[in-house]
Formats: sequence, structure tokens, C-alpha cells
Amino acid sequence: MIKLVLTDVDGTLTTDRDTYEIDLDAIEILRLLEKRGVKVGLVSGNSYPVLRGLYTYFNFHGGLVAENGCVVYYNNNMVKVCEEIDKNLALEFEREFKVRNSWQNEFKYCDLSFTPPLLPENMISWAKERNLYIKTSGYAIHISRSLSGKGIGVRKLIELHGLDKSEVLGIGDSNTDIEFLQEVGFKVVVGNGDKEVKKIADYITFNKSGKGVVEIITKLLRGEING
Ligand SMILES: O=C(O)COP(=O)(O)O
Ligand SMILES: [Mg+2]
Repeated sequence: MIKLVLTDVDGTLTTDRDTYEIDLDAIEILRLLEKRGVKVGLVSGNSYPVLRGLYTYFNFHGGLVAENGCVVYYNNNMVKVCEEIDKNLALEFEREFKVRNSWQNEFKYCDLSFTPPLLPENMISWAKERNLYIKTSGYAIHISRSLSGKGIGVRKLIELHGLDKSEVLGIGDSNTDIEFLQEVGFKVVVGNGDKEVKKIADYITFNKSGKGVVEIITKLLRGEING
């Protein structure tokens, strides 16, 4: 039985993959799910302060994973599970590829992000040479020292809940969600998600982003998903 639903934010809880506009129907149905006893948590590449704010005001209780797996928060405890990144790397990356530092980098410890979200081969080789994780979420390019991405934080959060992965349903949209979804029992990808992450999905929604969340949570509430 599913006891925890973890959801990505950008591209998943938004109305589409090219906007920051939160889909309010998705938030409403996730709140209803919590009323029925299933906790909801956030798993994202965003910084801890941004996610903690969203989490508080969404009124979710399943905890959160920030910075693509590096920061975990549950029940008033915040833990960093990755090695900190040297912020000079941001300057080097910015100069080398003429990208823009995210305004959130100032508030980050382990994972740095840059725009535009395009990831050419030479960036991948740059990261490989330095043994760094590099991926694009469709919103930003992310670099960190943790090669396991969102997976390490998700594993920790599930452990803090004392749950088995079979009791967790995860929803995502991009290739940065591959490591996340590998850690949960039931993997959902929204209809407009990346091709590669769709390959590991147990369920691909017919609808895009937030309306895809509404679709899968409706099924869960109806008892149509057996984790
Ligand atoms: O931080 C990003 O680039 C995207 O965030 P996400 O992990 O919630 O999609
Ligand atoms: Mg996303």
C-alpha cells in the first residue's frame, strides 16, 4: 500500500515544463491525499529555502529533498547528505560556457544550477573530467559532487519515514528524476516528460505536468494503484 507520495516540483507541479506557475489543482488533490492518510513530500533541484517555503505553504508533511538529493528535511530535522561543492567551480563553469548562475546558487551547498538548460557534449566532458554529476532538468543545468543525484536524498528520506520503497510512489518529469524514481516502488512520469525517464516509468500520464499529477492521484484515491 502506498503511504508516501514524493513529487518533483518544476515541470511536475507546474502547469507545463516551461513555466514556474504552480498547478493549483495538483496542490489541492495532494492535500486531499494527505487528509486520507498518505503523506506528500517534495523532491527537487531547487534550494532548501525555496523548497521549505513551498512545503510549508502547501501544508505537506512528508518531508523534502532539496538540491537534487543533497539536502533532506523531515520532522524538523535538516540533514546534508552530500559533499559540499567549491563555489569557484561555478565561476569556472560560467566563464567556460557563458552560462548564467542561478539566483539560488547563493543559498546552495552541494548542487549548483545554471541557465539556459541546454547540455551540449562539451559540458558533459568537462564534468566527466572533474568527476562531477551533470544533468539538465529542462529548467537548469545542475552540477554536483554527488553522482547519485536525487537518489541519495530520496533513500535517506524514505529511511527517516521507516518505510519500504514499495510503499512510496514518485512523480517526475525530467532526466534528473531517474535516480529519484529508481528509489521508489511506483514510478510515475508526466506525459510531457523526457524520453529517457519515461523508459523506467510504471505509469506515464496522459496529461502534462500538474494535470498529470491530478490524473495519477485520482487513480490512487480510487484504489486503482497497487504499489
Ligand atoms: O531546479 C531545477 O532545475 C528544476 O527543479 P525540479 O527538480 O523541481 O524539476
Ligand atoms: Mg522537474
